[in-house]
Amino acid sequence: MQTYIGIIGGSGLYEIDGLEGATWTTVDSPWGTPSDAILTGTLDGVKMAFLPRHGRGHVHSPSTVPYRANVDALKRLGVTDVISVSACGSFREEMAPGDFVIVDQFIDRTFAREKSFFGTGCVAHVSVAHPTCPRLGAACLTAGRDAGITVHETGTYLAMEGPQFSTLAESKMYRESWGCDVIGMTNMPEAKLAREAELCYASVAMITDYDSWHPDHGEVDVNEIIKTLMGNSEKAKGLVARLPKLLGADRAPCPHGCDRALDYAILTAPEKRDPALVAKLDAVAGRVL
Ligand SMILES: CSC[C@H]1O[C@H](OP(=O)(O)O)[C@H](O)[C@@H]1O
Ligand SMILES: Nc1ncnc2[nH]cnc12
Repeated sequence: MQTYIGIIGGSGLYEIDGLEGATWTTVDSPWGTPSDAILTGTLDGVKMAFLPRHGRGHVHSPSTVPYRANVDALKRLGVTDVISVSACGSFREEMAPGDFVIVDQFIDRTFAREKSFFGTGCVAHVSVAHPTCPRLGAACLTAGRDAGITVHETGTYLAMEGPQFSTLAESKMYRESWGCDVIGMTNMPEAKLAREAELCYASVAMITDYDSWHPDHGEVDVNEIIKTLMGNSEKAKGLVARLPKLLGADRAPCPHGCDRALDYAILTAPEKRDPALVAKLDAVAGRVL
């Protein structure tokens, strides 16, 4: 199988450079309109697709990002590996603004989003005990360090609904009681949907601020975030540019089973399945339906 890398760019990352044959491609999805057209092309002989999560010009708020359409559109294009790049606050002194973190766990506190492709008429339960792909995360770690970025190997991401930032009490609770390392508003349900779509998913957190807990930094504000974002997005481009060579064009099946997540997940008996829902699942679950 051929590798096809998909990048979902977060706040501050609305395009990537250097793709051969770069074209903004409109992808239709039965799950709605994706955040934007998708920039497709090749880099070092590997197919790549880039989707700005909030759309060019930052149109979608974290609650209204069309997560299902975005993941479906990438799967429909043929993407095999998704790297999410996101602006995040930090709960750790040593995870400083400008550093990157390879997120490997999440606590999902979002509540106003559609979280599954499945439902009445086709019920499925996938495991998200390990919500990110270790193989893809390791490639991101190497790519980031090769690009000269300070990258932390693991981290737990608190996904909040937003759009307001956390209260001081929440910030302290997430850090002190819940053991979270970073906070953002978008990686859930994105990671869960990627797993349902049998895509390897890695999350690169670009630290922009210390949220509100840090006694020497006061409370987070967008002005501070934007200043750090500019530098971070240039670093992210360096990381992304190194991925095709590291992953290679020929793709072995995921050793962690991300690309077979639906093998035993669907519970609804074939004769009881809703044909309309099954039709919408053609890209996400066509392999098993
Ligand atoms: C720019 S501040 C808050 C905003 O930034 C993050 O977006 P993304 O995860 O897409 O990089 C955060 O989650 C909020 O949506
Ligand atoms: N402190 C923070 N909280 C939530 N999302 C963020 N994105 C960047 N910084 C953030």
